[in-house]
Amino acid sequence: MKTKNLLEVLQVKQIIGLLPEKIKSIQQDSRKVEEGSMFVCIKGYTVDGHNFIEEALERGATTIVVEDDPGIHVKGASIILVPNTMKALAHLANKFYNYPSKQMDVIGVTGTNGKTSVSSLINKLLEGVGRKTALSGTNGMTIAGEVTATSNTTCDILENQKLFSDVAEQGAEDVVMEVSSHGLAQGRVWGIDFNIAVFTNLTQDHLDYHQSMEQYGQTKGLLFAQLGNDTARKKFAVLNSDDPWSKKYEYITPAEVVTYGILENANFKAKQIQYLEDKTVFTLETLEGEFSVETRLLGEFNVYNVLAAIATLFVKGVHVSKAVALLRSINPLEGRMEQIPIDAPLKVYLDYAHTPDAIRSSIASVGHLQRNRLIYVAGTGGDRDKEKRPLMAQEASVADVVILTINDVRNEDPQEILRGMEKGMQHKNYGMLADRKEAIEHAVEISEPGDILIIAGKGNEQYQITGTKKEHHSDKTVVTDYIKHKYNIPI
Ligand SMILES: CC(=O)N[C@H]1[C@@H](OP(=O)(O)OP(=O)(O)OC[C@H]2O[C@@H](n3ccc(=O)[nH]c3=O)[C@H](O)[C@@H]2O)O[C@H](CO)[C@@H](O)[C@@H]1O[C@H](C)C(=O)N[C@@H](C)C(=O)N[C@H](CCC(=O)O)C(=O)O
Ligand SMILES: Nc1ncnc2c1ncn2[C@@H]1O[C@H](COP(=O)(O)OP(=O)(O)OP(=O)(O)O)[C@@H](O)[C@H]1O
Repeated sequence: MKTKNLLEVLQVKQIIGLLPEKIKSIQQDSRKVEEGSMFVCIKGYTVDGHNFIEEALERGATTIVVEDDPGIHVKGASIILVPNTMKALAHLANKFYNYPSKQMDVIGVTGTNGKTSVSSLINKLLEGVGRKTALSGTNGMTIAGEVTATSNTTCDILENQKLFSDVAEQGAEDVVMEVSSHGLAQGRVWGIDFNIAVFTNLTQDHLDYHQSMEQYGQTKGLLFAQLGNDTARKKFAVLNSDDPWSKKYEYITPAEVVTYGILENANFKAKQIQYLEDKTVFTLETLEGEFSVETRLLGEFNVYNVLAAIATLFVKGVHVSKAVALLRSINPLEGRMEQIPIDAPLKVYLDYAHTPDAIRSSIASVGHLQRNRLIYVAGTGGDRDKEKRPLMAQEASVADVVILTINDVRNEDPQEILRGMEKGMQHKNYGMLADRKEAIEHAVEISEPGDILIIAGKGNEQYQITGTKKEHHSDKTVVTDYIKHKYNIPI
């Protein structure tokens, strides 16, 4: 792209040196810089991108965008001084990739729990009505079954614009996107023109990063404020009326609000809910009348997720009856209270619960099932929110037997992590095993016919992080293999 055109979007304080005629690519990571790149220096949590200017120049950068004057003059390259490089990057990336979010409908889903579940549901329903969609989140960017792995649940500004541009080129009409609180706090979604913002819930998590629930809640609110004042496109906030934070988000968003819930008044309200062995059935009260809903997704938390998805489809112009009909054929999501299909005398579920509220939800979702004992494997991650650890164990204590373990130890002392959780245990019927494989095998070993076993923390993730090393691990494989061994099931 011509440098002159690209720079039209920037508020430039000073340009030092001669500008190149064209910019071949924009990079915020010096290690990705190539000949003709523009390198934008971002001040991060770990390091300051300004420290890598020389490396970027050596690799062929012809333009360096800075907010601190590095005091160097380099022949053949120019330095562009701006007030804030992160904001500059949002403008530059948008312009460079031709404003891809304006070419599609963008639906952002935020909340402590349920982002992956709700965005996947919305995506499947949209596909069901014939829309070409892309799904961005914890599982990468997916379009037409093709997955591009991403570095974060919510990618950085540059990666987002590049991926959006790729899927727009492939004909995507909608992008459904998980928006994490880290992503919002770090401005990773600056420059994305959202049409719909969906809120699931706000409960304790990530306080290592956000410091307080107040700050965490305010950060989530940025998505609703970011719906902006552009009235040329229809904008909606889809809010959970049973979560008190929704009132605040309703106040701060300029968009139209549609609500869903079970307890409070809502535009989409579930009543007469029946939790059955293999399905959930309820009556849905809506702006378009009453509907009978049947879904294979189990538990109350999934009723909320289904309501959020149907309300989103409604504001996209899809008749409720159509969404309700499509919902019948949607299977439970991998690793989200996913039942392991195995011919064993007990029920086994994999779940991704790694917050106190998600643990509560996962246990509640099997509350209606006949059982002997409930055995719960609860895990938490190292180098992450320590305050939630005892609260997780407290919620897990509702189970008859609890095995405390670790999801990804990262750089922490494993025993310290376990002791953190142990403080919250409410009864003595528990064990602690730092090795996740051993913990799962132990849970199976002590199981008896008629028990329910929930293995929570990693869902369908296929790895474990020790230090900075990512190694293959699958809860599903570990539990399936050991059940076959224990219950003599032929392979
Ligand atoms: C704490 C945190 O969120 N960190 C994020 C942050 O990293 P950072 O600020 O430390 O970046 P940095 O390493 O200091 O680098 C600063 C700048 O220098 C550049 N650099 C760096 C090194 C070098 O050699 N050359 C170079 O140019 C970097 O490219 C960057 O532009 O910015 C990076 C780019 O956007 C993120 O990838 C990174 O996420 C880390 C990996 C992470 O683990 N984040 C988690 C907590 C997170 O964000 N999780 C949420 C999901 C949470 C949920 O489940 O709800 C997510 O959205 O993924
Ligand atoms: N609406 C909900 N309310 C409470 N708990 C939920 C809800 N939806 C899902 N959960 C629980 O949270 C777990 C994680 O669900 P999901 O992956 O959809 O959330 P997420 O917000 O994407 O999580 P993360 O940000 O950590 O990737 C599920 O396995 C389930 O135990």
